[in-house]
Amino acid sequence: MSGLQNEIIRALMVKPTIDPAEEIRRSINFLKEYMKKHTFLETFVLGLSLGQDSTLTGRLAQLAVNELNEEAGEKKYRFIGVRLPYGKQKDEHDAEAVISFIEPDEVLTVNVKQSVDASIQSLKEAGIELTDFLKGNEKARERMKVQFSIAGATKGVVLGTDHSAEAVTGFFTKYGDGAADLVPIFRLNKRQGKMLLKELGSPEQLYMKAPTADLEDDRPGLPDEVALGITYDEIDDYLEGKQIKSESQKKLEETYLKTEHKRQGPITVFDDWWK
Ligand SMILES: NC(=O)c1ccc[n+]([C@@H]2O[C@H](COP(=O)([O-])OP(=O)(O)OC[C@H]3O[C@@H](n4cnc5c(N)ncnc54)[C@H](O)[C@@H]3O)[C@@H](O)[C@H]2O)c1
Ligand SMILES: Nc1ncnc2c1ncn2[C@@H]1O[C@H](COP(=O)(O)O)[C@@H](O)[C@H]1O
Ligand SMILES: O=P(O)(O)OP(=O)(O)O
Ligand SMILES: [Mg+2]
Repeated sequence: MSGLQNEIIRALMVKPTIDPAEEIRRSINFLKEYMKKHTFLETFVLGLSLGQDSTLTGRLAQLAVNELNEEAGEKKYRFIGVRLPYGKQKDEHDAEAVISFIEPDEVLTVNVKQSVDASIQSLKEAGIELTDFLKGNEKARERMKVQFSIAGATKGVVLGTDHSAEAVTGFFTKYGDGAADLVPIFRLNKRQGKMLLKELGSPEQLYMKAPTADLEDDRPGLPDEVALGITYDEIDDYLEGKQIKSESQKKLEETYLKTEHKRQGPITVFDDWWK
């Protein structure tokens, strides 16, 4: 294993093998402990895209809330799942299965189309034309803004779904889906996330679903693997310390180094990681 591979695995905290039940317990305990330590908090807020990661994070959050309420002997805590379509979502047909699996205390729907389109128009009037790709980032940031507003209004915290197979390529919108208060599945790669979903009794259709950021109007449901030019199997193998094809390793490591700014906080005069 190269020095950089070792460094990446350590930075992203990936274990080569996991016990899914143990990792489920670890995430749930983390969520519970955080709420118990910050007694004014009452809700977990999470965007439900109908993809693998938010389905897993949502179920973990709901299980944590169920245990917290049981232990408190009152219904103090709630999990709020937020549907945030831009118009009509391509995979809307999966909504029922996702909601039945998570069993969220509450589901809110905020269509982000009007706000995103208004923002695009205001930028246009100021002389800034966004490409379809950049508009995608606008959608992700609008979704995050809505989640923080709901958290603010409900004494909540926003959950993020960043995990190590996504963090390694910086495949998230900076201060969009990359922004969150708690990130309970960070340390897992993509196949480990699937293992947790399976252990939790998720229908197969939900954990076998092709990962997509689904941000572009022109290419709805574009698989992440097509956008990235590398498969999650390869990313997962790499993060488990295995040897992958040399061209994939090169691409992955170049992308990792190029996106370091997305895994760091805002850069100050005291930072030197970028030098
Ligand atoms: N269909 C899709 O799959 C789809 C569509 C849109 C975006 N995405 C994904 O979402 C992610 C977001 O895209 P992105 O990374 O282009 O946009 P981003 O907004 O997340 O990050 C770019 C911004 O980061 C800052 N930045 C860039 N380089 C920097 C550096 N060296 N140091 C400090 N700050 C720097 C700048 O503000 C820049 O505008 C990507 O991974 C992209 O693939 C996917
Ligand atoms: N359409 C969506 N509705 C609600 N929440 C969404 C939507 N799209 C994305 N999200 C949230 O962002 C993260 C990251 O999504 P990626 O597919 O990994 O880009 C997702 O887990 C949701 O919480
Ligand atoms: O973040 P999600 O839930 O949209 O999962 P995926 O990345 O698999 O689309
Ligand atoms: Mg997705």
